[in-house]
Amino acid sequence: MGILEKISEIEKEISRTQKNKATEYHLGLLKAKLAKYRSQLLEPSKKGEKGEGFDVLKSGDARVALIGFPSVGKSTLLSTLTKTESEAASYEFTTLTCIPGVIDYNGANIQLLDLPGIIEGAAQGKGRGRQVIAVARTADLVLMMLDATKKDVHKDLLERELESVGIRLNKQKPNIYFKIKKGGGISFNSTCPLTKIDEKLVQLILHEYKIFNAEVLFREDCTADELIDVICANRVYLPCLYVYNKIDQISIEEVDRIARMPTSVVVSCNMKLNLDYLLQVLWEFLSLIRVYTKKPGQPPDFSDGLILRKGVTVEHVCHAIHRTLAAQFKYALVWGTSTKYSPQRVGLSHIMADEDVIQVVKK
Ligand SMILES: Nc1nc2c(ncn2[C@@H]2O[C@H](COP(=O)(O)OP(=O)(O)OP(=O)(O)O)[C@@H](O)[C@H]2O)c(=O)[nH]1
Ligand SMILES: [K+]
Ligand SMILES: [Mg+2]
Repeated sequence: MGILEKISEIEKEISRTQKNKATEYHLGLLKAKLAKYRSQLLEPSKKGEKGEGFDVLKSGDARVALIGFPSVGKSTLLSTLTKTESEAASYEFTTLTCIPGVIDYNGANIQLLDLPGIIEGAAQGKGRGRQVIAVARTADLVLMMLDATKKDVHKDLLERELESVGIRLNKQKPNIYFKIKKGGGISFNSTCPLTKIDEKLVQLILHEYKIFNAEVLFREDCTADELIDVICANRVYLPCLYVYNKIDQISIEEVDRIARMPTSVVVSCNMKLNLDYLLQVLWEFLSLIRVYTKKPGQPPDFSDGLILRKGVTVEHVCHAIHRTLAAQFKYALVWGTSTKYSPQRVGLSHIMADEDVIQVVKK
């Protein structure tokens, strides 16, 4: 039996057991066992039980991971925004596994993952940090939840934990072309003036990684750290939205101050404050768009839009409608903000915008 099973067995037994003088010792013992198993689960992970409770299948149009310190209100948010109930309580580490829920917004299914709280040292395996971070890497967005009543340093601590395991938040992938070669030494070029690094440092860094033959082209003024990220090639770049919860506990001036910070949203899960706005910003941050299809002589089908990413072309839309459609494509008519005229005749490379309507004409 795994630890999680043991925990749920004991929890069940506790809830079955009547509380009275006769069961006092029995209950006490059960609680002690429960605490023991819980702390075992939160110890740095041993092999074998690594992913227990974290292997949740990816589903829907996008995946959002809830990251935050214990008891900031992650589970409360999941239970509020989705049909899934995730236990919330005032003690830390109430949540021990990954609990998936689905947000239904603008016709899209957004998978929201409730996770155990993470603490300083999470990346080294404190708490269930490693497992949580492994899930965060698979997400399309990190929703970092913070307690508005606590100090702001929490945000930096969490960011550092994620940074230390190669997760880059709200950063673009450095624009450096890098290719390891079989021979020919190191060819170094740049398309812009470099102020933070020079050829010698690039050589030194590459040699440190035992790379002696490579092509390196800086297309922007990057730092040494950014070059290292590119060499390591295992970094993930994720958008991150900072959500400050429990604003029902702070002054209006403080709410105002936090709400003005970039990429931040203030909410109260308990009082259901500002959650609509949170979903609106989440949608924006996920870069999701809806495209509606239309058959000739019929109105557009607004009931069933296609959920796609910003930047998709008509060709992507064709693939989303049917596997073979792009091959039979003659032209498309598009109504909406991506075109100058409505409708406008466009080709496969035309880029779609949110709420565009498309009619594909086959050969
Ligand atoms: N005042 C206030 N309390 C809240 C709010 N949201 C959640 N809480 C409380 O904060 C406590 C922790 O909530 P949880 O949802 O269990 O927090 P969590 O982040 O999931 O905690 P762990 O799973 O232990 O990491 C509970 O007592 C909640 O009732 C809020 O908007 N305002
Ligand atoms: K909690
Ligand atoms: Mg929780």
